[in-house]
Amino acid sequence: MKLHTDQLREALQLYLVMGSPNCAGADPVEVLKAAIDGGITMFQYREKGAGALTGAASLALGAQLRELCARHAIPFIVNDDVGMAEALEADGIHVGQEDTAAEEVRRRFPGKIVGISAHNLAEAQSALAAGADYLGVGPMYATRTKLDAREVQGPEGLVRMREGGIRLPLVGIGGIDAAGAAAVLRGGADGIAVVSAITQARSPREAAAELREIVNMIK
Ligand SMILES: Cc1ncc(COP(=O)(O)OP(=O)(O)O)c(N)n1
Ligand SMILES: Cc1ncsc1CCOP(=O)(O)O
Ligand SMILES: [Mg+2]
Repeated sequence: MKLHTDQLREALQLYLVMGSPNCAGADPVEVLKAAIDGGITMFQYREKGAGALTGAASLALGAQLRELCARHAIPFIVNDDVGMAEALEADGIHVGQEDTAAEEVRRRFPGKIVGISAHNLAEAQSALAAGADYLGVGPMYATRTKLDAREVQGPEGLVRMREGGIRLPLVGIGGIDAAGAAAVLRGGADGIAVVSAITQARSPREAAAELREIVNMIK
């Protein structure tokens, strides 16, 4: 499914990013089911970090998560790996500054959602020129999930992009939990992308529902 800009803004409202290393031993399929019950609006399969599955095992988990998203009409995005996105018939792909160039992604994966990470206004402008559909902006706050994350920019990073004329759908990412979500949305984000606030919660369903309530209050 390729979404129009307004549909994409809506889909980005509560964006779960996750792979098996984020689930603290719980079954990622069960974590995703609970998060969907709680009200997530978009999902990114990011099988990365210590203990991450590789090859056929990663693809097999991706296929289960993809199927679950399809059943609930949740857009399914693959992190980094264009081949996996093709194999899983994903709705899109998210690439960072060090990943496959957006132009190459578009060529290999036409008609799909392309998200690009941007850490400042200059990167946001180049991502826009390269044809991004949305930008992932962060880290908003300190994160323990991505060890090679760039310097924290806070919600002010979003404000700078909006003031610099970036109108593209934006999602904040990095260390966002129920306490920090509102500032990110008020800074100009269309949504929040979270990993640990949902996957490491005692109840991923309740954590997602609480974040969704905050989004609904502000959007
Ligand atoms: C929604 C969203 N925003 C940013 C990122 C980070 O992407 P990247 O900088 O390529 O880092 P990795 O996730 O690949 O480690 C993201 N994945 N999703
Ligand atoms: C993938 C990614 N990109 C920037 S920060 C981050 C990790 C966010 O994880 P958490 O929500 O647990 O801080
Ligand atoms: Mg990447």
